[in-house]
Amino acid sequence: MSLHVYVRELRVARRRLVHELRLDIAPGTVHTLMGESGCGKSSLLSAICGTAAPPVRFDGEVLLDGTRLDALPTRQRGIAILFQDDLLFAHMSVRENLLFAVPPGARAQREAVVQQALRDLELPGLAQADPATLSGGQRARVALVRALLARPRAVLLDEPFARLDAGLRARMREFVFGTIQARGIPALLVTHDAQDIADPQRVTRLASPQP
Ligand SMILES: Nc1ncnc2c1ncn2[C@@H]1O[C@H](COP(=O)(O)OP(=O)(O)OP(=O)(O)O)[C@@H](O)[C@H]1O
Repeated sequence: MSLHVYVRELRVARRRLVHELRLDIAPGTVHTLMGESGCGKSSLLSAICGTAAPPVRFDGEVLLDGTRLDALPTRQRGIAILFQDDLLFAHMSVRENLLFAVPPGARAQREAVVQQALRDLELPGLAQADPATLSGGQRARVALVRALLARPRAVLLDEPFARLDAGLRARMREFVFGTIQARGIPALLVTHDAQDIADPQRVTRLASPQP
């Protein structure tokens, strides 16, 4: 899958945030989106996955492997979006949260995918834990892996590593980038941390917001 985004204009109410921008993200690569706070990074991700609502207004095109998606509702786009403060289902254990995201199939196979994910998360013994008892960093890890388990066709990541300490951050980065590459899906990553840049050739900086 390759993701192509053309932004003719992205506005919030009367304010123009992004104008004449093109992003071409090849299969299995991570493109980094940077820029000052308030320049429109999160709004652009919402527009790409279809969750943007007034006063945010997107005029442009979103294509996956050449197919226009921008007129489709969010669910039909197959694009996963992960926000920094993504919530887990409070009434489900960590294991159930993960299982919920695994596409339909044989139960034993789905369980095996979840068990592997728990190992990848470095959260041994927390399968039955209530999300409310996890630390912010642990919750961020579960949400990150849950987004990938849903087998999306493209992934949008909004500061996914921000809550993690330096060592874990490096390992999660490696895991996420490795998964994206192995699955051949395009990813767009918003970050304020230059260390998160997967490839210096694939970075877009949005213009600073107008006062
Ligand atoms: N639903 C909304 N209603 C009103 N204003 C909004 C809405 N969504 C975004 N904005 C405004 O649009 C501008 C861009 O917001 P956005 O969250 O996209 O910026 P950002 O670049 O992701 O910032 P940050 O790095 O701080 O997360 C901000 O001024 C924000 O206040």
